[in-house]
Amino acid sequence: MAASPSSSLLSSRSPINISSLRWKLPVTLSLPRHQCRRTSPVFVVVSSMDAKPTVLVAEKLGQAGLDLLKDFANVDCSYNLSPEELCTKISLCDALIVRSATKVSREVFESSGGRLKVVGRAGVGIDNVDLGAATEHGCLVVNAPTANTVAAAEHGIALLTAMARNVAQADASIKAGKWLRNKYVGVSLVGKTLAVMGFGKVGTEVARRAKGLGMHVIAHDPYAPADRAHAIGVDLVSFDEAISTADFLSLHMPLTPATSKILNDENFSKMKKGVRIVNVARGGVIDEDALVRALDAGIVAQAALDVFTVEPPPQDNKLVQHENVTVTPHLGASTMEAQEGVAIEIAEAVVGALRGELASTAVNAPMVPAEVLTELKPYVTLGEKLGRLAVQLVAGGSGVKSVKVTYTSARAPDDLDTRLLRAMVTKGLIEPISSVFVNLVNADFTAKQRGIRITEERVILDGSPEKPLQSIQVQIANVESRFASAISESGEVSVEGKVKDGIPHLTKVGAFEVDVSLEGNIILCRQVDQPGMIGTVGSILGEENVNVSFMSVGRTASRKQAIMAIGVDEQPSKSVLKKIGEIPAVEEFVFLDL
Ligand SMILES: NC(=O)c1ccc[n+]([C@@H]2O[C@H](COP(=O)([O-])OP(=O)(O)OC[C@H]3O[C@@H](n4cnc5c(N)ncnc54)[C@H](O)[C@@H]3O)[C@@H](O)[C@H]2O)c1
Ligand SMILES: O=C(O)[C@H](O)COP(=O)(O)O
Repeated sequence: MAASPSSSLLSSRSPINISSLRWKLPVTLSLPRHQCRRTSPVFVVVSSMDAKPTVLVAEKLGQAGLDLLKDFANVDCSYNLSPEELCTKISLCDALIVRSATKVSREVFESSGGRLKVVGRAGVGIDNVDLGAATEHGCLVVNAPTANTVAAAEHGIALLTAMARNVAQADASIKAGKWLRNKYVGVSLVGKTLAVMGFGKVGTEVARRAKGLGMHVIAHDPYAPADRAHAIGVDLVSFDEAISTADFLSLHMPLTPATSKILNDENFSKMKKGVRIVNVARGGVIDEDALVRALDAGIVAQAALDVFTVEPPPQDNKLVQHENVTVTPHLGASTMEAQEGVAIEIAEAVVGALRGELASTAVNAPMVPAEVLTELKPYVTLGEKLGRLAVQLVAGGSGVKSVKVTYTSARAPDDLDTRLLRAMVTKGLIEPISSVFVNLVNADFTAKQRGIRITEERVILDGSPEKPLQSIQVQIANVESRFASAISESGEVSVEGKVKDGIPHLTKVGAFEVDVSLEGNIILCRQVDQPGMIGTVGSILGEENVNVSFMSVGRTASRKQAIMAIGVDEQPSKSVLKKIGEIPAVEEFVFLDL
């Protein structure tokens, strides 16, 4: 019997082969392999009647990225859409690519009717994307986190130096016919203390460059490792120490609820009088009204801002008009090089995600390395099928609330990533009983939303850790079963499986050992163990042309109770199932759709 291709978090029902993914309907993928960064599956592929998916590019993207997208998808470049226009268009799109100006709100996901599978943010900040709504809708969000780092850092340094030497103001005055050499005396950078607020990619590059300018650099970042800072001669300090000792502050943290308006009246009052501030992060990390007050009070001598709470800021914005403020229109990422890089980075991520690969820049899904995924492939299928079997064994009206997944393995707990397996078990549990599409992105959310508590247990076995797993067991507690024999001694509906020669097998139902490969569909019969049962059931199925792929009998003791598992390629008719039920030795039976 041929090995079943891996099952899928990609489309709601149909099996896929993870290593060579194809659309649900036969189409040819035209993306040259060399153009695609090899990553592992992300499980959000589109199932479409159209041969090519549609990607809406809602903001200007570099040509190299567009070319890459066009090799694979229908690309609709529609810039400056109103929120209403975006909501209307989105129902026709499988992926959306934006920069920072487009708000990808909950309404966008709701309007997509489930078709939108990937949002690509061509840049770093994802504060314009409603990540919660994306996750709820099973939509993967990917970003391009590295290609504009240097551009942003260089712009930060440009603003720092321009501000210190009044370059913008002096330029404007000379163009206005003035020659004001005394007015625009600046301040020196060398020997001054720069506090880098947010020591991530951009912050680190700013710090490196500022060291080159002879500045004393400190940094504040609650999550950055101190050794990374020390490696470039930067001390990590507390927030208060950073803001109170700095001559210059440069902001490089993301906009989150914790960083929103983090520079406010209270914190400005703790700063050195005459401090200078650069912001190439997000406008929202500064309380802009408080900054105006701090500028007017002379606490802040100057500010240089690339980003604003509202973009573009209103014409009469007091900061923009302030003579001690230098502004640029969110240009941090806007170099030719960065835009080409970002475009390629996001196009590859979006195409990869649409192909079903696990994007390495996924923002709202666990990232599972390719090698881990290859190894887990048959167990991923096993997990989903065990989930499907277990839930179908539950009697109607019981309500699945508590599920336990037990993994037995000789591997150390740190050496086995179970997030993918848990997601697949969840998919198997939920999809047969609902119309919800479950994937790696929304599995945990969907389970929680449906009130299903999924716990995991690891049983460490002696032996070779070469195989990632020995077995997976799925147990559903506090339910009745349609097949009483599926209830284990401890009272749960219980199924267990193993991977044998790369093929998932069902190895235990309730207390009964069985051994059937998990392909096609399964009929489980409990019967009085006696000769001739296999033949009797086989001939009933044969009469109706139902092909039997395997049969296996597990019994408690000779001539006592036995469970027969019969694999069938087709779904038997009701009358066939009735005939099986009428065999005198059959005590109970159930048909399970895999
Ligand atoms: N102006 C632009 O065009 C432009 C370009 C690129 C990046 N950005 C913005 O710059 C920021 C940094 O980008 P990045 O690529 O370095 O991101 P990053 O994720 O590499 O770094 C962000 C750092 O901020 C830290 N951080 C989180 N909360 C913090 C807090 N409360 N206080 C201090 N630090 C905190 C994180 O630990 C992380 O190290 C983002 O907001 C991004 O959107 C702007
Ligand atoms: O977060 C980012 O990557 C920058 O703010 C760049 O935004 P942009 O793509 O709108 O230039």
